[in-house]
Amino acid sequence: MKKQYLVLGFIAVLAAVWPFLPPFTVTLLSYIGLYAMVALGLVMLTGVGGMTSFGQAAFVGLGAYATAWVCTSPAAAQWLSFLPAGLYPWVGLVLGLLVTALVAWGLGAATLRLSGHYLPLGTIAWGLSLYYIFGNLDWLGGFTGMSNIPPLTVFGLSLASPRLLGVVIWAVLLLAIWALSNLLDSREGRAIRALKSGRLMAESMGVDTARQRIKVFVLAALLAAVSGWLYAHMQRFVNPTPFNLNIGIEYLFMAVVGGSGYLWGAVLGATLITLLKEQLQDWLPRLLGASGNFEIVVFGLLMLLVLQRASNGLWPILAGWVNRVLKIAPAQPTVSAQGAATLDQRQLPPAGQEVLKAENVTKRFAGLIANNAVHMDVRAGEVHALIGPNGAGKSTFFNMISGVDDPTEGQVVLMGQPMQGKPSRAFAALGLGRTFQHVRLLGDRSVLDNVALGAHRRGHTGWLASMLRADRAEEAAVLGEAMRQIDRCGLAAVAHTPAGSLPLGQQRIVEIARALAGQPAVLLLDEPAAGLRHLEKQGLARLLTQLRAEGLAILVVEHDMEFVMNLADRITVLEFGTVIAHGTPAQVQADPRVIAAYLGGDLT
Ligand SMILES: Nc1ncnc2c1ncn2[C@@H]1O[C@H](COP(=O)(O)OP(=O)(O)OP(=O)(O)O)[C@@H](O)[C@H]1O
Repeated sequence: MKKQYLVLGFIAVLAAVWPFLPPFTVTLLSYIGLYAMVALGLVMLTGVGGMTSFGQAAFVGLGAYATAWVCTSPAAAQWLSFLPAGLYPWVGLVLGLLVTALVAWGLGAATLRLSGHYLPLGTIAWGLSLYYIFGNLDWLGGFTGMSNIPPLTVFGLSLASPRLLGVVIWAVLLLAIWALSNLLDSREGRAIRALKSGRLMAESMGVDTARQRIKVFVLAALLAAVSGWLYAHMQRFVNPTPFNLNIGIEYLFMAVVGGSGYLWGAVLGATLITLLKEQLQDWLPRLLGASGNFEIVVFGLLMLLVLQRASNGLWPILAGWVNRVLKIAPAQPTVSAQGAATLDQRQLPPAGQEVLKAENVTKRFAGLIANNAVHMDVRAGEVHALIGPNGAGKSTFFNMISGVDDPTEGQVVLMGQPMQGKPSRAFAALGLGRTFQHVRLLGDRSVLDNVALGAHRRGHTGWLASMLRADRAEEAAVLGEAMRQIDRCGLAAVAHTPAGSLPLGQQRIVEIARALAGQPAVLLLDEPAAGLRHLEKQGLARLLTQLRAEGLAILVVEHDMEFVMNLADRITVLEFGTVIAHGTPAQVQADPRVIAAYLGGDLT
């Protein structure tokens, strides 16, 4: 059985029972739908994109207040007098979305730069501020709120009946889930997922992480605003209470309890928390003999329990159980290696041409000189190795030539262009592919998905087209290209395996395949042989020899001397940040300074 049938079955059952549900259940389900919409945004933001927000309730408030103001204020009625009153809620929606997008963009630009605890703290600050703004503005009704909000009308049909409005709420929610699941299943979706593993890796794959983060943030805020808009027309009344920080925290509970990495986790979490809250509000005062918000205490304990026992939320547990019972096999994309030609192609420079050059590169950390006037170049069709004892400055140099850091003096030139001040993604765009000393893969995603991220820059389809599934031809080409590189690196047997479950040595090869999917002109490999067994090292050496023959420029930072001496055409040796030798393996091995630097270590 396929997963899609299960979703269609769920929709069919919901539609079939909807007309017969008691009014109270309809209202409850409508609330669940509204909350799930906000939690859906949090899944994208927190679970997928790795950014925590406590302030989503404030965006719900923006959506609700915008339409409340348009529909009830005399000033708005005067400006909109040329429109039939039935259209006011739609003007309210447009205004709500615009204001939310603007506010979210501004707040995002200010707070998304913050790392660690500062981002959640920033979201608390804006959650509080927007709540007090709603409550303190007289023209928004202050803390008393605004009433007499009209019901929605669609083509003259009034949605005053909660049963009809509930249909709209669930239709919007299901549509949002469909669009977001399409987005996540695309090139842009991979870029969003990559945000979670930190900026360094994603930028090196050509992803503009600042832009992606802000887009996800605005998207989550817009989902909250739509929920607020529907909420206002359902309640027909708004005041600041449902948009305060407590509710913002509840939305986060929903996403985390349901499963913050899963779109359907938002629906599950919203359902569980809403039902639980309803029951607890009934039972706890009776049990404790006093009234109060005791359910918050229970939620707190529940959150601790979920984080302890099911840190990915309840959705994966439920889905795993359903998959087992109904024998649903995990979906695997069908991939053909055709179509890769439709992606951007790079003309490799002729053999011998200088591709990457460091000129007089010096890097100082306070008093310490990590790199001292380093000169080196890498040419098309050669393997150049950079070696040196621990602490010699290899990683620092690697960071400089890959755009992670800027030299204090000197410059890096890539494909003839000076790169001072440019981010890693600019290096990727010019043809630099790289791997990492500490492997940086998305462990729970398949090898195929990880390698496909490497081809990110070679496609162009944006968010909207991806949401509408208009990206299928390009996506097939990206996956085809990823599969080609996987094959080439000898990883075909594990293409659909989660990358994190592979041995470290194989994960290093996945990183090489990912770099190759970007069709680089120069490949920087940071200790590629570390953790590889003897046969795997031989396989890697064969692959690099083949890539060299194809005209790639390869720079290897490596501690394994046997591997380096057998493979490299030229070797540069660093000690205390300074180049102490340069030449062929034979020349370097015979150099007394190199032998001294390695304190008699075996260089053969
Ligand atoms: N961000 C930093 N701030 C201060 N000092 C640093 C920083 N990064 C590196 N260093 C120092 O610069 C020197 C070179 O370090 P680097 O990591 O580049 O050496 P390496 O050759 O890569 O070592 P290894 O082979 O152990 O990885 C070391 O003394 C290190 O402590």
